[in-house]
Amino acid sequence: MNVIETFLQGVKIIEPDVYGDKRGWFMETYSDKKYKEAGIGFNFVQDNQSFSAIRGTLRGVHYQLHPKPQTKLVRCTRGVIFDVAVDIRQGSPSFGRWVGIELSADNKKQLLIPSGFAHGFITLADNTEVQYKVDEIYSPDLDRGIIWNDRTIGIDWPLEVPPILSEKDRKAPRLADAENNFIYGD
Ligand SMILES: Cc1cn([C@H]2C[C@H](O)[C@@H](COP(=O)(O)OP(=O)(O)O[C@H]3O[C@@H](C)C(=O)[C@@H](O)[C@H]3O)O2)c(=O)[nH]c1=O
Repeated sequence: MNVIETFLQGVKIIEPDVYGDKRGWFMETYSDKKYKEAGIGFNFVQDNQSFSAIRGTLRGVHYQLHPKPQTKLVRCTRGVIFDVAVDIRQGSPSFGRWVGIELSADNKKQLLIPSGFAHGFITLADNTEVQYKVDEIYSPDLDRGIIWNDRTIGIDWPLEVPPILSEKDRKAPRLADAENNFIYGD
């Protein structure tokens, strides 16, 4: 497997080894041993899956507060997404900066998003499925979001028309107003 660092500390792109043969292909989508050897040492405790029917559905930009922050290992198993991580660690030299990468069923890439980063994606095809592992269980009381089009972050979403959003995401605050207990260096 190939692990590619991004300019955001700890945000990594993972390219698993894919073994093709006349039947099709095989890959390990996660291996505790191999990922830990590659420096991805998290104790994942929950697997999530979401399905979005319409291209242009945007979920995000989400995070879970301390004391239950989540590291996420994201992949797309049907269709294609533009997946984004935003540094929200207060005092970080890259606070408010973002990285985005296309994840698709075809390219089989994964994005590792550590705690202290908010996460969101937009679907670039109808009927898109996303699966991700998290290292802390869901805590609705600590679930938070930032508005997708916050100008201070300036995510360059590949959008043709306004995105399809949940009610919750439509009403999300800007980064400057969002509750945030992540401190750089913690
Ligand atoms: C995230 C989550 C939601 N739910 C429930 C709550 C709600 O009734 C329903 C839909 O939840 P949401 O609207 O928050 O789903 P969604 O907008 O897909 O939220 C997800 O977005 C991506 C970008 C992430 O990074 C995830 O961590 C998560 O925040 O599922 C769980 O039971 N467990 C979970 O872990």
